[in-house]
Amino acid sequence: MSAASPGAHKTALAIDALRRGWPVAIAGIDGTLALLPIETADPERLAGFDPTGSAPILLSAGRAATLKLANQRDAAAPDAPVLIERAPWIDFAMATALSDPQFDLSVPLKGPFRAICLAEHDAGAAALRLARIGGVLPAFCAMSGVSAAIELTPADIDAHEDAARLTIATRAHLPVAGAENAEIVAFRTPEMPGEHIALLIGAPDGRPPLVRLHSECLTGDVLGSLKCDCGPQLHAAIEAIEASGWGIVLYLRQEGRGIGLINKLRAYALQDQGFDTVDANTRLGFAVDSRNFAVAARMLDLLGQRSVRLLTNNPEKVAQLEAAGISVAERVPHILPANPHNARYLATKRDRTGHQF
Ligand SMILES: Nc1nc2c(ncn2[C@@H]2O[C@H](COP(=O)(O)OP(=O)(O)OP(=O)(O)O)[C@@H](O)[C@H]2O)c(=O)[nH]1
Ligand SMILES: [Zn+2]
Repeated sequence: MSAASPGAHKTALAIDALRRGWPVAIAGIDGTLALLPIETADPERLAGFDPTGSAPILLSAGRAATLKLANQRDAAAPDAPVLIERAPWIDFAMATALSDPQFDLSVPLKGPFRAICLAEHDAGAAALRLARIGGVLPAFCAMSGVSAAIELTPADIDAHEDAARLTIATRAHLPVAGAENAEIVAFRTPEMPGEHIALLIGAPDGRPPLVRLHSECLTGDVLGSLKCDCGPQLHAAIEAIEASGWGIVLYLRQEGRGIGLINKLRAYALQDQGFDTVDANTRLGFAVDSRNFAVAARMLDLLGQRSVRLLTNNPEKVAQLEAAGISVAERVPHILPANPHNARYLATKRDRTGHQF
């Protein structure tokens, strides 16, 4: 077990609060913001949080650009969160329409909206990060200089996300289809809700292991979704590792490239409207890829592997592992045949996210 961390503990409480629609306060270097998550709140809670109805709405820069408020972003910090002035007609329903792109086509946003200066950049950016980690929409009603029952700092979120706090919880023999001689190893921190998993296949033979970093994809891994290539990539990785003699699949709980299942499914709904995977994430207010592969480096370290052959088409995985001190002796391409449902997704990976095909 890794040592208790008061900061990680507070962050876990804050994530729980966001999911229940309770306010949190974040104290950054340039001030404190009390924040009510729009997605999980309701009109009564909003009125209780902000009785005068004057607290502005905090959105990400990407969401602001989608709402055509890009010209109101801070030119010196175009990726900084945006604060929308709370005009009298921005009630809970309008705040929801500002937050949730599923309403973009059905709710004409009347405006005019006015962005106001966000003094508490540090707290605002941390709030958007916390929303992503908690799997809720990155949009809040925000009040300056006010506290809340749960108060945390950006450093507390760093502590929660610190890969160094990961430890091995247990391990067991696990024969799987495609690799009968396999062992499963489970990792966690005291606060994290999901467990990362390593599947060790075959026996070490002195060469760097063939390694696959697989990010969780419930739709692809479990349901056999044809919209992506995750399921076939997972099974092909097990087969390739078995054939190579030995190696490791790291199954990382980074559903939806780190935005969580519900937000990924929201992105799918936007893809149904014609947006690609990149634009769908931006319209939701998230980065295109929120994953941090330092967690994979930590897992390899705990397994005693400092040099790997990496099965991937994604140069970012190579770069992040190297940056975290794992040597990538070779990148091994991991390309599976396209189907009619995922051809555009794969083309977007090639054309917009730097994957090598
Ligand atoms: N947000 C979002 N996530 C997606 C989407 N499609 C798949 N994912 C997630 O993407 C992750 C898989 O990552 P990919 O980008 O497909 O592949 P990669 O792992 O980066 O690269 P390779 O190693 O080359 O396969 C999983 O967590 C999936 O849940 C999508 O449309 N939107
Ligand atoms: Zn997938």
